[in-house]
Amino acid sequence: MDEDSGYDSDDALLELDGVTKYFGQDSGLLAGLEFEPDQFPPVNVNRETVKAVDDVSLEIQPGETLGLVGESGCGKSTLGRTILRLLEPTDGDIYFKGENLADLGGEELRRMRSDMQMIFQDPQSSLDPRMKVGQIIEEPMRAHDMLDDEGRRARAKELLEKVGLDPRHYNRHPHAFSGGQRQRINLARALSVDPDFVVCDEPVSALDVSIQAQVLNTMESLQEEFGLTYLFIAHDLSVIRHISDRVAVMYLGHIVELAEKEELFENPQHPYTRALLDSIPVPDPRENGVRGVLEGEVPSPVDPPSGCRFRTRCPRLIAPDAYDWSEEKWAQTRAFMRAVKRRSFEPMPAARIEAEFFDGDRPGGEAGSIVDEAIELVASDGSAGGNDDDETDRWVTATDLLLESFAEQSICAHERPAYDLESEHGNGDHFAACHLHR
Ligand SMILES: Nc1ncnc2c1ncn2[C@@H]1O[C@H](COP(=O)(O)OP(=O)(O)OP(=O)(O)O)[C@@H](O)[C@H]1O
Repeated sequence: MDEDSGYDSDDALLELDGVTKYFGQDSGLLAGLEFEPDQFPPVNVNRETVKAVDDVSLEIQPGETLGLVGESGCGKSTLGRTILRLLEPTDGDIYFKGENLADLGGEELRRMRSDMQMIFQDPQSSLDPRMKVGQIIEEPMRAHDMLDDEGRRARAKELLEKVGLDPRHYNRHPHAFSGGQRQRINLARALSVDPDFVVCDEPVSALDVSIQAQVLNTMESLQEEFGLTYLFIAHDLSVIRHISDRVAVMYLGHIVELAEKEELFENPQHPYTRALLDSIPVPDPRENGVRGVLEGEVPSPVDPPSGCRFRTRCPRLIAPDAYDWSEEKWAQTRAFMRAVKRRSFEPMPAARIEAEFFDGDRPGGEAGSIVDEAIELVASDGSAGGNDDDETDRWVTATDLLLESFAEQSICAHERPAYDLESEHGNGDHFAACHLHR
């Protein structure tokens, strides 16, 4: 029991409830203004909103490491910073030791802030080159009025030793240290105010692989010694696998899967997680380094897809109910729809398209008529054929027809998925945001 707050350590240390962070693009005097000569007045106000983190709910238990993984730009850092209230959440609640951070003011918030620290990817830029290592480590203690000069110096030296550095280096400047050592200085600084919770934002990504494991091992022993709880942000799955107890997978501002580490790696249930795991390079000289890659671009967080945000890239998009499909015909149609959208094949006669994508056997019924129409539009001998200028229009028309008739009719486009599954490994909860589990 924490006497100050009444927090019971059997409860979650941190609880996020619908946490959302949008960025407005309208900062600056002329930002967001577009010149439109054909209208009066000839300017448009274009306030684009970047939906960086959207409705994230999860809990972090005391003493655990929750790994947070996802491609660049999916919102990991924004979530970390919002939790620490370095960024103001647009919506949602953040409870730390049972207290809603939004309700805290002044002194209480300051106290809570020392309990929550962050370390960043680039140890070079986050250490002031003019300061000595000792001063750097003492700075947060000074800001929080912790100890006197002598006490701070003693603690800084002790922490240098704890993070695996020589306390005699107290008077050196950061440039005298290697990348791995600088990250250790950062750790000592974060730990100086005796936090309970540390957001680690890609702390080893800038380090050589050989150094990464050493720093991760130090972080693990410090966690044990100081009873720390980590939110560990990384895009590298091998790092996540090394350090995490549970793993949350993020895509375009949403958490799409969350499970205990072994369950997530051995029994991934979201197609996005599977694609990420498949893209881990395999050390096999016969392979070209990458087994499977995620196809297509990540959509813009300004206008993310409805329903499941991964659906526009998902290899397992669910068939719309409106048509009578066999598994095989839907898989073929889905592949054809993707290929037309990406314009990934050269113009060819309709019969060859049918042979290549549908094994010479197009789907029947209403779906078949739509597929026929799309093939006619893009085939080199199609009835809609014309000059080259028309060609782009015809591919766009075919793409729109296929997407509107099929992709946009899928449950994946209409409902945001959220399912709790049975774990096959361990007995923790397994959350998967994928309608394949409906
Ligand atoms: N201050 C800001 N103003 C506007 N947009 C922002 C701001 N900070 C981040 N974004 C946008 O929010 C989205 C999420 O960014 P974020 O840095 O959180 O992702 P990330 O997963 O941490 O990526 P990375 O690993 O590359 O840092 C991106 O589209 C990014 O461009």
